[in-house]
Amino acid sequence: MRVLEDDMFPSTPGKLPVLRRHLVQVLRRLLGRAALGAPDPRVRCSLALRKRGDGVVGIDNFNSYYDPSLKKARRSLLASHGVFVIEGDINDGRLLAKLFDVVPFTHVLHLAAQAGVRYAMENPASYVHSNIAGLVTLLEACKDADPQPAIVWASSSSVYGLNDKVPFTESDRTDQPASLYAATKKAGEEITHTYNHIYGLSITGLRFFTVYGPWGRPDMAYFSFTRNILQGKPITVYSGKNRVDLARDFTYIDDIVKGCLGSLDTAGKSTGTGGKKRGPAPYRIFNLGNTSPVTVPNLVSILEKHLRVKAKKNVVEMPGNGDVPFTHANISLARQQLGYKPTTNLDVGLKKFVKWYLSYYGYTRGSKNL
Ligand SMILES: NC(=O)c1ccc[n+]([C@@H]2O[C@H](COP(=O)([O-])OP(=O)(O)OC[C@H]3O[C@@H](n4cnc5c(N)ncnc54)[C@H](O)[C@@H]3O)[C@@H](O)[C@H]2O)c1
Ligand SMILES: O=C(O)[C@H]1O[C@H](OP(=O)(O)OP(=O)(O)OC[C@H]2O[C@@H](n3ccc(=O)[nH]c3=O)[C@H](O)[C@@H]2O)[C@H](O)[C@@H](O)[C@H]1O
Repeated sequence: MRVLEDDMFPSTPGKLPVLRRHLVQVLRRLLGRAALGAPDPRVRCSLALRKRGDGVVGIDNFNSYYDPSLKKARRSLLASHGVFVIEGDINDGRLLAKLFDVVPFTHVLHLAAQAGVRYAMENPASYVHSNIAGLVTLLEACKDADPQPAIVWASSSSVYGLNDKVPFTESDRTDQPASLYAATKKAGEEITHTYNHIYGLSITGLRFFTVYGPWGRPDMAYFSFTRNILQGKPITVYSGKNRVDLARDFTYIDDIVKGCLGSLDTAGKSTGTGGKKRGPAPYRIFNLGNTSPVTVPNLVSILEKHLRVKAKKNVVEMPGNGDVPFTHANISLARQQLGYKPTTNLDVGLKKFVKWYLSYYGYTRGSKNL
């Protein structure tokens, strides 16, 4: 959806075209309180914010890291609930500046990124483009905006890297990343700290732990395993050294959404104007996990149960591709300060995912395709 074209936004106020005035009116009407983000934490956060009356505008470049038709379907869903998603890149500083010029965003929920741990070995530049350069461009736009928005953004559990002290606590060391993805998220934490320190931007970084659920990411294990199991294809299950099972603190999307909304609601204001800091602003980092790790073979068993199909498994030793053996979040800080309390276990969450998957991809139980 190309809602915002360059020529709609001339910098000379005297030349303000009717289209721009119209857009301002529409956006202002929609946006009592606005959050700029990309759509799956994205879709669910946007819908939850709309439901309670907040205005939301999204931006996404709809890149082809995975099937863009899924991204476009999410956009249609959002549009039907009054959420605009602009097609654009967060590296486009002019677009961002014009957007901030039109809309007095109070909050930015920044979820756009090159995600995926293992793909970083195939396409390292995409991580630098979105997670470093794109982040800086976005922060520049936020710093120059009037009013300056408060920023809540997605870091990652991967910043704990080779840390083996469990559960992972925010104060643990994060200087041993195991993948370039993790390194870019860690860099994001340092970069956002700088913008907080120099320009007074209110910053909240959320370390998500392996998020799953309906409308999720096709490259992730729970999603690609489901696809392969249904198509009768084998799945590759990584194991640690000496065949020790890998484990993840899988976290259901609705719990993550509650953590994001809790962060937006408690973010505190940015304090800068005109690119200058006028006082101290909050800088916070929280784990958003489930606090109950499950092994990958267990994940597969739960999927088999809900799909009612047996998986063909190849177990291979973790090939040194950026994976870490386990993750486990300590969520005490988020519980205290955000009221964050995850309530969905992997069994219940995967049941909901499977229901969505079968419906979205047109499977019917009892028919030839299942
Ligand atoms: N899903 C997880 O398990 C998980 C865990 C930890 C952190 N995160 C983080 O949460 C956020 C959301 O993750 P997700 O799983 O929904 O991933 P996702 O890939 O589905 O969403 C990211 C979106 O950002 C868009 N995007 C990428 N680069 C962009 C750019 N330069 N400009 C504009 N749009 C761009 C993509 O098109 C995509 O739609 C990401 O920041 C990710 O790193 C996710
Ligand atoms: O919390 C995060 O910070 C990260 O979460 C997610 O990474 P991961 O925890 O690696 O999720 P995911 O790929 O689903 O693999 C899950 C498990 O299945 C194993 N796995 C994976 C693929 C496969 O073919 N076989 C396999 O055994 C694999 O070894 C692992 O043990 C996000 O993708 C990432 O963007 C990042 O943000």
